[in-house]
Amino acid sequence: MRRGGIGLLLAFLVLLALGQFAPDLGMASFYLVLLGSVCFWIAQATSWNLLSGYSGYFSFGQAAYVGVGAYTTAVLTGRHGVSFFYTVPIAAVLCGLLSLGIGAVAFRLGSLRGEIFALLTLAVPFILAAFARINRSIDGGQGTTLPLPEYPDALGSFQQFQYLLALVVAAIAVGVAFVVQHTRSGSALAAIHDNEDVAEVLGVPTFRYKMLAIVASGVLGGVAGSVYALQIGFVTVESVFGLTIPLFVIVMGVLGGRSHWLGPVIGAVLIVTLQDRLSSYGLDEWNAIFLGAILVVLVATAPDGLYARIRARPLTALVAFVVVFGVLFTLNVWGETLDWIVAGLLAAALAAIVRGLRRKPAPPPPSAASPVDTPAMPDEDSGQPEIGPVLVECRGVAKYFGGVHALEDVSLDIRAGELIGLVGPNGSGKTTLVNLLSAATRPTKGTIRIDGHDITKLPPHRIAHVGLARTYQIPRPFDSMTVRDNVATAIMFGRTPMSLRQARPLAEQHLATVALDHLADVRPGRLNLHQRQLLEIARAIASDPKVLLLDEALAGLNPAEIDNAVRVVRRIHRSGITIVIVEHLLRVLNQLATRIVVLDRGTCLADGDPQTVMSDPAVVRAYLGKQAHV
Ligand SMILES: Nc1ncnc2c1ncn2[C@@H]1O[C@H](COP(=O)(O)OP(=O)(O)OP(=O)(O)O)[C@@H](O)[C@H]1O
Repeated sequence: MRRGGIGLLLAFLVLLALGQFAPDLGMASFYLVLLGSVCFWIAQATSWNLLSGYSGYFSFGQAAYVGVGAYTTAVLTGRHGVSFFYTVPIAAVLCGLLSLGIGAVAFRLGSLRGEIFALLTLAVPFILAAFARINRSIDGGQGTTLPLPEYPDALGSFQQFQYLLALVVAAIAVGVAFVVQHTRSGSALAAIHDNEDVAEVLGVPTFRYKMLAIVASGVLGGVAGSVYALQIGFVTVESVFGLTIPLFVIVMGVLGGRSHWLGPVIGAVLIVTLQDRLSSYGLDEWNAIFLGAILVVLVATAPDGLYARIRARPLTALVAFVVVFGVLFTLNVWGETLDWIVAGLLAAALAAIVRGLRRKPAPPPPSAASPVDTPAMPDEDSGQPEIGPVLVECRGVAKYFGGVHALEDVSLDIRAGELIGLVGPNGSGKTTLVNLLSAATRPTKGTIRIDGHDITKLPPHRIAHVGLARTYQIPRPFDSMTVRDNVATAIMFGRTPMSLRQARPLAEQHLATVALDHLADVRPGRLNLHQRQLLEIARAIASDPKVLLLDEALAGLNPAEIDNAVRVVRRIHRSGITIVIVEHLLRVLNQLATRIVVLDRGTCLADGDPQTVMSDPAVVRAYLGKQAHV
């Protein structure tokens, strides 16, 4: 983080000096205008990326912030004589409130996701544009002109002043994106991006982080819009509320890469300079065609964006830039300096992508059918934990899905130190009970208490903090993170909050518990089923739970893998964690469980020690006789 921060600061200082000394360097004012435009788009693309790139909530509403910011400044300065410098914070507050409203509706009322969220955000600038057009005190269809603002002489010419403003706003936006990415917020947003429900269950307060991202995005977009009004001098509804703004920021984000703060910067620099060059050759009409073609090629060849490719082979990209720029500069038979720079940038991008396509294929993922690749785990010597007081208390719990009574009047106590096998035929309600305990769904009737807390109205992330963790029948890792960061994220948002830097070494310890530490640096996509299930378990215990719910964690494993998983579960239990395991394999439950609870058609059929339950005639009739796999 420190190196990136210093680089960012240096780049800002160099660009600042460039603006201040532009006349002394003989730099044409045209270059300052172009740089100012690059800065505006960097700020907008970064603002968009804070929400849409980091959290995956794809927004088409960036124009709402640009429009509100631009009109705030245009109307207040042009019609009411307010100083430009006062209008910028007002624009920030208005856009902050607007984004707060959008977030409250989308995230609180409906928890709208995917295309519905995109449509909602698309509608907002349409409404605001219509409002501005019909309202004479804002625009009335005439457009609004800005007077030249007064500013200190030390800031140089008007072009220098504009450039300085745009640079500062871009630097603030990039600085915010940098800080967000390198703190807990970045990990939370990445987890939301990969799997929001799992993030919430692991203790991430997803609503809070989404609101943070949308408000940061709105405020930055509005401030940049306010400065943009000054750049264009005459604000019209089409220029600020039009579809060009969202389309451009999306293309810039996708082109550069959405998961890193530098992605939108790269995208904005490439697209704005390329556009400028096309315009200078009278090819304005070709702009959209070129941009569209570039986007199609990039989405097909480098969907993770240019930044990831350049980062993987920075030397290749640098050599391509230097060679192409150097040859054009030396020969000087075509174009001017800016053409050569843009040609060099395109060559660098191309080289990074082409080399990326030709790179050696990653070694095949370890096969699920292969013998256990995970080192076998030693059995723990320590004995069974003591049975303690009641930790989980279900009273008269029922869950109905329309006419389906998945659970009916289930009352159950789970004591500290127990390892309970939850069994029952298919459809008997086992997963529903696990979902109720982890607040993935709410009971229709009854109460559930964990460690004395009534959890029936608590959000899932609070339940993680109360001390309950779960795994999923089909593993649901965070695919964009390494195995280590999957576990580290659970630690960061678990019962003892901490930073990513503090959490990473602890994550290694949890991975060692399930013998997965040798795969800490790989992405979950390269793990086989057994390893993915072990990762689920490591991530669940990382949140430091008192109670762990394992939902068919052994499903689909071969006998050697099952034996390994049994050792893992036993080791976790002996470390003092209370476990409820949903499992069809009675041989496994015989080895592990201290108590067995049998569900049948949503009700509790039997509950007791394994021998007594297994020999209960009702259980044999309802379950063992039909479906047990021993
Ligand atoms: N979201 C839902 N909507 C409608 N019905 C549901 C829903 N979830 C579960 N059910 C129904 O509730 C009943 C219990 O399902 P549940 O998945 O809890 O059973 P299970 O014991 O875990 O089964 P399995 O062993 O097959 O996983 C089933 O009849 C199922 O069809």
